Amino acid sequence: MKDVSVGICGLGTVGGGTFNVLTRNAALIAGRAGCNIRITRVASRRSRDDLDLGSVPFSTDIFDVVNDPAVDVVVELIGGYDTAKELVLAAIRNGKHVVTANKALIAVHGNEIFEAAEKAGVVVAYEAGVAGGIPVIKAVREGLAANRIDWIAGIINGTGNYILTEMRAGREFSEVLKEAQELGYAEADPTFDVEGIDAAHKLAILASSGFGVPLQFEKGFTEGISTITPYDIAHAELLGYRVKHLGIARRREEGIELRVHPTLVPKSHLIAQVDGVLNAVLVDGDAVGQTMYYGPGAGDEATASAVIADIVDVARAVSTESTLRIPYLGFQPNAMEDLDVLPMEDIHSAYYLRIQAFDHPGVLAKIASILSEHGINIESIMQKESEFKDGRIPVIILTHTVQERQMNLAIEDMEALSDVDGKVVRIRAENFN
Ligand SMILES: NC(=O)C1=CN([C@@H]2O[C@H](COP(=O)(O)OP(=O)(O)OC[C@H]3O[C@@H](n4cnc5c(N)ncnc54)[C@H](O)[C@@H]3O)[C@@H](O)[C@H]2O)C=CC1
Ligand SMILES: N[C@@H](CC=O)C(=O)O
Ligand code: NA
Repeated sequence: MKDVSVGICGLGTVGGGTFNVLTRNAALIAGRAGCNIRITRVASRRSRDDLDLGSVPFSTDIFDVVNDPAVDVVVELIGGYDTAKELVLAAIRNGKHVVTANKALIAVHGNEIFEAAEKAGVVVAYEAGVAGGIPVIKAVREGLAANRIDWIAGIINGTGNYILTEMRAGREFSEVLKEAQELGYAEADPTFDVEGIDAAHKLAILASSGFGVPLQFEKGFTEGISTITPYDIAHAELLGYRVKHLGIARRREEGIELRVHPTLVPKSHLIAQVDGVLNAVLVDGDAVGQTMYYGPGAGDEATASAVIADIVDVARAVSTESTLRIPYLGFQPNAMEDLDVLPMEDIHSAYYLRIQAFDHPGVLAKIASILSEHGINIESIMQKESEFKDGRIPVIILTHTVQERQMNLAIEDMEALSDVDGKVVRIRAENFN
């Protein structure tokens, strides 16, 4: 097999990690790939003093990589939507294979990119884009190929999980976010991490490769962790639950659920034990049952591990007829289904509710009666001593599973009570049974 020549675009956290691991483990990787994988070009806005590029040509123009006839594989590690799309489409037009860690690009422009790649007969691989170093795309597209996948749920943003973990230990949100940025975990715009956009990108990709539906990122529901308070984290713990930021995709007859939001999970569940920058993805297949994939969701060399695994796959695939390669989203184009994303009101979930009630006689009865009118059963209820001097008392309720539509109506009715102050805090809860 002939050597494969790689051009890296973007020499930041992941680009630097990829350069270092490919250089350090070159012989071992060649042994696996069946050929040498050589970095023959690098481009980024700035070079890095801490990387020894040796004789590899460096330029500040990433399009130099795409236009270099000697480059077989363009590794896109610049991030973002627009320039990255232009770069990847130009690479495809020039007949180059593409490896990317950019989930934003795939979630938003993936349908168009895969169509162009299919016409050109090139591979576009994106393992590093979903749950960083965890080979979860490989698991879903290949390892679980026998299964009808019914749902996928996971902690798929390392920064958010790092923040929630440290908040549980009493640290401040903003201080921990700064630390995650310094460690290279956060996106260029960290609101993508804390508001759930990054997780929603990854979830859209997981859902499409698990269910065989086109990418539909823009139709998903996204709620971040910026409104989660230490108070709710502590009270969820008292109820036996942990607050995790989950992406949940479920396949139903009438469509798919696609939602990212903070979620209470039982403390005894494996996923509740996943802390710090670690990610975990649970996949439910009809034949295998539940499997879970766990590991680092971000970081330089952890992410490089997935980038390089994709380069090795490309090296192996170049000698394979393009129609015999693993399809971009795991299903052959004619086997894809056009299932739509369902509105949030149609999902079913249990709920943690925190209601700031005034300490009036009968207030608990009124709240219980509203829940009952909407067919909502209470699993447990806690009425806390007030920390406020004005007579408000927090009422904390965990409900059984109910349709979100009913819960919205019940919350509306509770907020309309003169005995209830402000907005009801609601966090969804899952047991994964
Ligand atoms: N940091 C992490 O742990 C992970 C990051 N990713 C993804 O990998 C990609 C890269 O992320 P990081 O390495 O963290 O970002 P980064 O900001 O550390 O690195 C990006 C590099 O690309 C360069 N760059 C950006 N636009 C450019 C342009 N137009 N021309 C020339 N150079 C340009 C920047 O100067 C920078 O050196 C992103 O898509 C990110 O979402 C995926 C998994 C994990
Ligand atoms: N910002 C992302 C990086 C990996 O995808 C995260 O924190 O998970
Ligand atoms: Na991955």
